[in-house]
Amino acid sequence: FFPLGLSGEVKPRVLLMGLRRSGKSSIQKVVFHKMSPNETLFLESTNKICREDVSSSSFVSFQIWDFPGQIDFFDPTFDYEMIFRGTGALIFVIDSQDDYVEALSRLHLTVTRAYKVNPDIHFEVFIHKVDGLSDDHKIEKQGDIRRRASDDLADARLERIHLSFYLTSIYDHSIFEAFSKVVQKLIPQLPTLENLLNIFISNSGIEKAFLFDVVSKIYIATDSSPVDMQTYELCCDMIDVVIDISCIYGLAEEDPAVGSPYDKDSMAIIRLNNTTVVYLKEVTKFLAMVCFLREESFERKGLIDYNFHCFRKAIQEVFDVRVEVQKNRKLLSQRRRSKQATANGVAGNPH
Ligand SMILES: Nc1nc2c(ncn2[C@@H]2O[C@H](COP(=O)(O)OP(=O)(O)OP(=O)(O)O)[C@@H](O)[C@H]2O)c(=O)[nH]1
Repeated sequence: FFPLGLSGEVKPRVLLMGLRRSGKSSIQKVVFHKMSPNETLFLESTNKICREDVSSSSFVSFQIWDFPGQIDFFDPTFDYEMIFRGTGALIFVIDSQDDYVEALSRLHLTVTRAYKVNPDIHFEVFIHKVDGLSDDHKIEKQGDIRRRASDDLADARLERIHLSFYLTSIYDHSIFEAFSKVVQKLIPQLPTLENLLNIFISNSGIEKAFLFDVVSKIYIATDSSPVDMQTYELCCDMIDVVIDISCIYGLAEEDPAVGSPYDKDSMAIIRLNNTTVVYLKEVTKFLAMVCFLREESFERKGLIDYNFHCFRKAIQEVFDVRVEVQKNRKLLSQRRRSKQATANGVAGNPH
């Protein structure tokens, strides 16, 4: 269900929908444009659909469509069928600081219409702006929204539609974590990546490992042990430190515009005061591995580095297969197009 781009590349489409001022544009700016959350206060209302390609890494590659809140996208002149047909994930943003009755009915309408067109869409509900709420209040709101949304679906006999819920805010890491989970569902190689990470950590005495897209700080895969928010935040902070230090001290003196602050030599080791070591290493131009391990396991750094070398090679192979598949798809569609053109030519010819 992924549309092919002009280059023949597979680009899943991610739609950002929700009522006006729910925070859609802010989410996109903070996650993909490094805008600081405070600056979003001055964002203008979106008046038309904004399409943007996010292809910062070899694995994270999709098109994000930001919808203006006030648009009536069930207007007959608006081709929603075409839009939903090529959609991988639909993120519906609900402002948790506002009354959400209207948002819920809009969510129901959107989800049911979209499901009819394309039952393969992943429906993701961001209960957003939770920064103003206490922990108890957050859980309570999430429970209430989840209950009402499922009741609405049950009333319409559409229980089979699965909605995933996330508590998000642009003022902390929750929005990055939620986006990571959404994006992961769109990566067909995810089970392979997880498997490789599992093998890597179990053979290296590592407790937890993440594969990060460095630019967006979305983690595209992790091993199968559970993720806690603090660990994820530490990884994000570490990436920031590495990139900042490299920007200041790591660029070529003669011409800092040449080269990137992140390259194949990028790596960092941070020793925390609780006998944990955090180790970051470059995997590809866009990806980094960040892992957590005990100080005593880090004594076998040689072994870890060797295993990492094998891991990196395996990732490269996964990537090569993907490139090969895309090349074949491109060839196939070119062939189909030229066949069609020939057929049309024959049809138009009276001989
Ligand atoms: N407290 C808080 N405010 C937020 C958060 N995210 C966005 N906002 C604020 O919400 C307001 C609306 O954000 P926008 O991103 O413009 O909302 P939108 O959904 O794109 O709005 P339209 O373009 O009108 O559809 C802005 O003032 C943001 O600063 C959040 O996580 N917490």
